[in-house]
Amino acid sequence: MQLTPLHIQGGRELRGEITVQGSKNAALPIIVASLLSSEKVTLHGIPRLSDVYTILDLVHHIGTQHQWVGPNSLELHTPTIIHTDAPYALVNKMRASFVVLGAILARAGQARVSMPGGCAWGPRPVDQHVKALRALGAEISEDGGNFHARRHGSLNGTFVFELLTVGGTHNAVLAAVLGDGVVTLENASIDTDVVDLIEFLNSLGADIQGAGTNTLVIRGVKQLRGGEYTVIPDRIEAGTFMMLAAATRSQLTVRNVRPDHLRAVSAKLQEMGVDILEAGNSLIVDARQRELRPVNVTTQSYPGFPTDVQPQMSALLATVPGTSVVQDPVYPDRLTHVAELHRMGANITVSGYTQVIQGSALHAAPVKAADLRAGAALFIAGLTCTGETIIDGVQYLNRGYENLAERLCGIGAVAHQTQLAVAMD
Ligand SMILES: CC(=O)N[C@H]1[C@@H](OP(=O)(O)OP(=O)(O)OC[C@H]2O[C@@H](n3ccc(=O)[nH]c3=O)[C@H](O)[C@@H]2O)O[C@H](CO)[C@@H](O)[C@@H]1O
Ligand SMILES: C=C(OP(=O)(O)O)C(=O)O
Repeated sequence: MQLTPLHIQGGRELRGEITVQGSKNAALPIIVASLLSSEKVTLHGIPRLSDVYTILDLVHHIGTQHQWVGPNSLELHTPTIIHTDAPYALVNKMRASFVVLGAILARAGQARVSMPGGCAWGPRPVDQHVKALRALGAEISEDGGNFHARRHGSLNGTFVFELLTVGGTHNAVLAAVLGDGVVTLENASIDTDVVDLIEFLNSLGADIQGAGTNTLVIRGVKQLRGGEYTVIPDRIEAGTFMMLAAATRSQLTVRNVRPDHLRAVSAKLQEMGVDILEAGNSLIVDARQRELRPVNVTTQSYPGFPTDVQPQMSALLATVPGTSVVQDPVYPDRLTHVAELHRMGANITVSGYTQVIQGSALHAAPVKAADLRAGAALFIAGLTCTGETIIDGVQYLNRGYENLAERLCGIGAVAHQTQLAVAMD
């Protein structure tokens, strides 16, 4: 697909309702998890994103047939594993693809998977994925940028993660589901996307205890059946739209959210003076005529403030008079938005993983997204200022936000993007 930049005319108050899609970062491992069953699996709430098309290409290579059976519903069927490898060309585009290592190993006993790609703001190691699988009995070797994994019998034993890792927990869970071993994972991630993967697997007959706690016990089962499952709403997309409402000093109703997944984001916005009203599965975010206050934000693993909303929060704080401090120890190099926000007049100084932000009005400028959430920061910034902001690097935005320009227009923004050729099925 050839993409043109996203054009934004900002400086308008936004209003109305915007509906959040299903979680990208839950959908991707769940699509991979469907490899563990030889029966049909139907998934609802699957966002139509380039990352989803990429993972579908990857599981297709491994042996999955898929068809869309609704706008966001997908039927997947993997009667047999055809290829046990995940080649570089299919894995390098995105981080989540690395969890095929655990899934192929579980179903086929061996796997060869290239090192992952994804948003590349700095090093993103996979040592914990590999250590976990080794500790549970898999043999893993590495050469030429590929990991070769093999198991003799079922995975068994206990592994204590050295740090909280979402993808590492996904990989170890997937690897341990089939067989007759018992695996205990300690210091496992309690991220919503981990809980959703486990709930999906259990709905197909897996036996995983402890979802949402730091200790997971996985008793292997002989096989998984087919089933139907709805993916949780995307808390990162919801957080992005909440930042957008605050930055444009607007009122937006953000629909299809799990308010309990957004406590840290809501609390920070409330500390700034934004009103947030919970109404069932919607959040009404009201920043109209508010003098917002600067705040300090530090990212943490869930349930802390998400690193995936850090660039958007930084864009918002760049518009709030006073001094704010944003720290991202989860991903210390996640700063590609800073130089682009400077083009729009933002006053941000960086030292290590700390941004010191002196807020003021921004101005429109041509900018370029170098990764997904940096792109989100830029469209938020662009919508705060009069004049036209042209955002290049739209392929990153398409990794995480479905029909972005159209949905922004639905809440009163002026945004357009011409897709020169669309080839996605
Ligand atoms: C596809 C997907 O779901 N991506 C999300 C996932 O990425 P991902 O699963 O890659 O992130 P992790 O939770 O694994 O990373 C958390 C921290 O652990 C470190 N680490 C991780 C694994 C490892 O083997 N060794 C290691 O040192 C990382 O460098 C990082 O500092 O969670 C991140 C943290 O919420 C999000 O920003 C990503 O959007
Ligand atoms: C960084 C992200 O994705 P990935 O881990 O796939 O790069 C994200 O969703 O913000």
